[in-house]
Amino acid sequence: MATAIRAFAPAGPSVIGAAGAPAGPLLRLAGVTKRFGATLALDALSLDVAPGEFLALLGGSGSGKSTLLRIIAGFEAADAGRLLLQGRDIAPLPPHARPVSMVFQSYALFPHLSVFDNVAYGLRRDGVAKPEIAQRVAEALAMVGLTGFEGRRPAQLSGGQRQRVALVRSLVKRPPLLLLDEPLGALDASLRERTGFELRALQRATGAGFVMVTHDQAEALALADRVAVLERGRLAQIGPPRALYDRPATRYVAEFLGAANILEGRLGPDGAVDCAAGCRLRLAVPPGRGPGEAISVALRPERIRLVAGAPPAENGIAARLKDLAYRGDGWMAVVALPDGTEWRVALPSEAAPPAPGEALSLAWAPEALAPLAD
Ligand SMILES: Nc1ncnc2c1ncn2[C@@H]1O[C@H](COP(=O)(O)OP(=O)(O)OP(=O)(O)O)[C@@H](O)[C@H]1O
Repeated sequence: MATAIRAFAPAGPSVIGAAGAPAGPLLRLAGVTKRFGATLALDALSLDVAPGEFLALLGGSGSGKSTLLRIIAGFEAADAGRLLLQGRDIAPLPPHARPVSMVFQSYALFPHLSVFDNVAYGLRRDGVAKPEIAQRVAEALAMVGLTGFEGRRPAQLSGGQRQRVALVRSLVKRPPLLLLDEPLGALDASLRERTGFELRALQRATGAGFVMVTHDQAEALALADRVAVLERGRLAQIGPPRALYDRPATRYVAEFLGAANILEGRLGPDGAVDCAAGCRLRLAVPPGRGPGEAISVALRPERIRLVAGAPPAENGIAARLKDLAYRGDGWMAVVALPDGTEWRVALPSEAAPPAPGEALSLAWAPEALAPLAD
């Protein structure tokens, strides 16, 4: 499908990049708050989405992702805060009047309608002329490699094909903003990855802003321009995937985005950290942190390497291999430190793996240590 994706730039006065389009964010959420009884689902949440940006909303169950998406779509009203799309307050508008489309995890296709009629549905409702509908539906289906499938019903399609119909049905109206609720959630693992690439190609080709809810951290890191991590209705951190992965701000973000070893310690007078597990850390001390203060630091398994001989006195430690899991592209090792703490260490596949019980020397670079705020 990726090769089938052609330029499909949104057109019209309300559209990104169009002459006279307002500068500034595509979507601005300011202080958005939502309560369900005693539950504070969204706690004064603020964030911007840039035109044409792919933003992933990531967070644990109940962190407020779906509520946020539903508020943007208009299925739920916020108790407080502002919701601006291209500078315009959309909070008073009902869902169908917002220049926003939504793709549901269940796809929500009409089972009794053909592929053509499913995709044409919104255009017909908007009173678009017949020849233009025919042209735009044909163009949209070609974009996802589904030319020739016009007459089929959803039940006569594979899961991946249904997902593409749901996607182009939402994009055919050329909304500046598309909301996606776990769009790949119903697909199996191999189709998920392929469809993820296609989703991103489609996003680039259309120029629409995408806001995607996902549970899957790998998917968020792989697809999004920026990832917003939600924690109990608040924004824990937002930024490009690499920045979040390498420099998580908090323990929650570090542990949510893949495996992380968390090191606890106390800052010494020379700026080094004596860590509880028995190692000595040398790192760039964050501004505002002084000697004697407790500090925690995240260290990714891929940033640790095995070294020959004794471990270095700083940024290294002795360990013993407890367990090893093969992952295709390498091994994930579980190692025990002298005090019994367990760490994860990623070992490249080229290396001969150590044997369980073997003594190891570990080392890492100062930049691999990401100080956490909590
Ligand atoms: N209609 C509702 N009535 C009562 N409580 C609700 C309602 N919708 C959501 N909540 C609560 O608000 C909080 C946020 O829910 P939300 O569905 O937004 O989380 P989520 O991050 O999407 O979770 P999940 O990943 O499990 O779908 C949860 O505590 C949830 O129980």
